[in-house]
Amino acid sequence: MTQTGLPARRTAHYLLGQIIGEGRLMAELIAAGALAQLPADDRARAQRLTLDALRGLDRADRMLKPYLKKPPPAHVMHALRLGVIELCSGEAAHGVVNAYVEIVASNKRTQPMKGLTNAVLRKIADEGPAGWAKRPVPLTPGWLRQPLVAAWGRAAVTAMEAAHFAGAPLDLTPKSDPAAVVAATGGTLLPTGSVRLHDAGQVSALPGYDSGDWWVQDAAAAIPVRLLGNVTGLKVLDLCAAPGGKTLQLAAAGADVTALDVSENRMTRVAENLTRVGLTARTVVSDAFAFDQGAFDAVLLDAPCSATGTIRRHPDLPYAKDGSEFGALIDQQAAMIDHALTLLKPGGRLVFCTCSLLPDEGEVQVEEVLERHSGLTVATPDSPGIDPAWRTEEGGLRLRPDYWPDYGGMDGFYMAVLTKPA
Ligand SMILES: C[S@@+](CC[C@H](N)C(=O)[O-])C[C@H]1O[C@@H](n2cnc3c(N)ncnc32)[C@H](O)[C@@H]1O
Repeated sequence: MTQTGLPARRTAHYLLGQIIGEGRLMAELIAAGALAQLPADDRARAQRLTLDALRGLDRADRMLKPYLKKPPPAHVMHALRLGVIELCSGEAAHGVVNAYVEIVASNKRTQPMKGLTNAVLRKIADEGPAGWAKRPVPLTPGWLRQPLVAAWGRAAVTAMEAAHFAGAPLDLTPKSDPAAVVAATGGTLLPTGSVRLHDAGQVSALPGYDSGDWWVQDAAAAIPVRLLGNVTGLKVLDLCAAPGGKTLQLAAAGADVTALDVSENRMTRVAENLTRVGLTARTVVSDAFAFDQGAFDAVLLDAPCSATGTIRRHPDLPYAKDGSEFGALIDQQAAMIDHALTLLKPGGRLVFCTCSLLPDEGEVQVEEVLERHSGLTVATPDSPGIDPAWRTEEGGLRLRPDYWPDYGGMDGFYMAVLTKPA
């Protein structure tokens, strides 16, 4: 970080304002160059600070509340929130307070509130990490918390919130030899075959990156392909393929893979990933609905969804989104399932999955497709390491961030294997 730390803090303050105030996602902001002007260590610092602030936002607001007679303007509130995060993680008070007072003073409208900022942050500094630790786990914003509580109950949502607050370790999918990846990286072999690293650091510096021995993929995201069992020689279509984690798994398992995605940009990443790990697949840039070259043995449909299962790694999501787009996504998922079924040969299998915590994007989709298509059946989801308790009534698999607490959680995911009548 630069000596004063101000550029990284200003950037974090900007990012927080854009995410909470303008509904923009972190990935979108980074792609638009929000970090581009910073040196590498400041970039990492700004990003970490923003993500920590989002994970701890509700707790930071609870700490600030007794010191604020009324909510200040967003520009001040975000500076205070970032100040809380830094002060409560043990940063020296002097530098932190000065930096956020300067950020508040740099805006003409909030300039008169620099005294308040200074006074509040000094009080927070007195409370410090001990004051932070005694506050409850941050709650998910209400628009998302409500449907989650309705679906899973209050206790489960509290456990999910603890997992979201803890963040995510780094999971690798080995190309061929999990034991060799464990030996090279010092990671832990998970029951389902992924390798988990805590405090991994820079991904491209890890052993085996250059030689393409693995790729980054959450352990939960690696399960849908495994549900297909032995795919050697099978003709498999990955219908929403980018950035390609599941395409790589299918290709590594010996399938004859067609990888399709509507986004040309994202498809470039699939091609790059295939090259890095030395695997091949036919790549197609097309809208899934316009693709009609059928007779596949299996189709994998990792459909666009709310991504609410990935909040551990993307804590910006509940603040950038408000759920208003989810209805259209749910309709699109149902239409995609129907289209995917037309691309299967008789007796072929469709794996439908979403990285969502909402039953409307999982369990309900499968219940409804079974009503729409007579003769369609659900195969019991099975592969090494699957806990039978994850299986659902309609025959799918429900994964949640609060599962595997001793290993460090997993992404929220839903998946089911549907078999077309022969
Ligand atoms: C959840 S992501 C897929 C992740 C990918 N399966 C993996 O494991 O790396 C959903 C993908 O669907 C693609 N997509 C969205 N609408 C689509 C459409 N109409 N046709 C094809 N792809 C689409 C998006 O571009 C995005 O890459």
